Amino acid sequence: MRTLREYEAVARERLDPVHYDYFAGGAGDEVTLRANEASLARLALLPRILRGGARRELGVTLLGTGASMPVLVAPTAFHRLAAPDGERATVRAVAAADTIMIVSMAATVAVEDIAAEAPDAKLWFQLYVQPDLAFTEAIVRRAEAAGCRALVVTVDSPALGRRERDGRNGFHDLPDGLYCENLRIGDSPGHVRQIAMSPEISWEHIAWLRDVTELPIVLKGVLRAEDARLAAGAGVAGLIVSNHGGRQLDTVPATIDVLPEVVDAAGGLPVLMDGGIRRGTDVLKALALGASAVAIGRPVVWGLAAEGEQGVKGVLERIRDEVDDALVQCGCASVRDLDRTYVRC
Ligand SMILES: Cc1cc2nc3c(=O)[nH]c(=O)nc-3n(C[C@H](O)[C@H](O)[C@H](O)COP(=O)(O)O)c2cc1C
Ligand SMILES: CCCCCCC(=O)C(=O)O
Repeated sequence: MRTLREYEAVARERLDPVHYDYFAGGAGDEVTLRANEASLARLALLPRILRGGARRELGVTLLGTGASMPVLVAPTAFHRLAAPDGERATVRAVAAADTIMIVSMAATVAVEDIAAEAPDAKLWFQLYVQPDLAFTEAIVRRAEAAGCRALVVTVDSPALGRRERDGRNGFHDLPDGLYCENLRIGDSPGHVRQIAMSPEISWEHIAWLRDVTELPIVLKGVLRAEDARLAAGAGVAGLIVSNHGGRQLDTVPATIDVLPEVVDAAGGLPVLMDGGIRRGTDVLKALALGASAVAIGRPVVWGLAAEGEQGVKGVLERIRDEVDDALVQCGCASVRDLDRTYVRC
């Protein structure tokens, strides 16, 4: 397979159609799901010429964590629906690629087991703050003890998005034998339906979290400048411009379209972006518009479903290669050379 899209085609053949729909689908009419890719494709890159330089530097450092390329693995739930060893296969591939895996709170392998599978892996942990703060704190402690280096708090989910494919398919829970292992308490297994996506979560919870943990806090799901300003004032360490891959509120803008205004309002905080990144050229566009790095969600799942660990490695190496190629074609020696002049809207 030569492109990230080719992995999706193979994954689709291998997955149970109900699970394919869960991974691929968006909310409502899937307007935002389509817009993420379409808006990236509409932007043009403007290369420089005659710049010299034989090698490119792709590495970035984010909140003190180095990554060999500006492409992270976004948190996605339920990897064991895609491959028997699920997140264990993913983390082995991510460690080999030397990038950062943001472990989903809804992972089907426990964060401790993910960390043990690849002791060199660089892990951040994604959290849905739960109204039960003692339960939330217990999950944070597990992530800390497993060696996660940042807490990515998803803030775009006051309620679950209207996933109509899942409704039609009757997909509301994991099959027998699969659990949300980060929700396990003692001997009681963790169930998806335990995850509260609560409209009660507020800035006060972010302040509470800052008291509870020393880990840097990254807010995932920021789409507006005023929220970026509030986040900077609330002492968070970074932001992810994200619309949850079009799975939450349908018809919100494509992430690339709001990235510049969020970057401008973020007061120098690192701003990452996800949503629709499928090509190295997409990565360059996001970096040029001010992202410190991007994250990919579905392509990792497609790699996992297509070829397990090798598939995730394939996805990560292909996008690395495309980023390198796009940089050389743009006349850049480093991802740091990119700025807004490289993109024509
Ligand atoms: C199948 C699937 C599961 C996801 N699970 C989570 C999750 O557990 N937590 C979270 O914050 N975001 C989750 N997301 C959103 C991703 O982190 C990310 O924002 C999105 O996938 C990026 O878009 P892309 O898939 O086009 O790359 C999920 C997305 C998908 C497709
Ligand atoms: C079926 C509910 C799963 C919620 C957690 C995973 C997630 O965020 C997603 O987008 O799916």
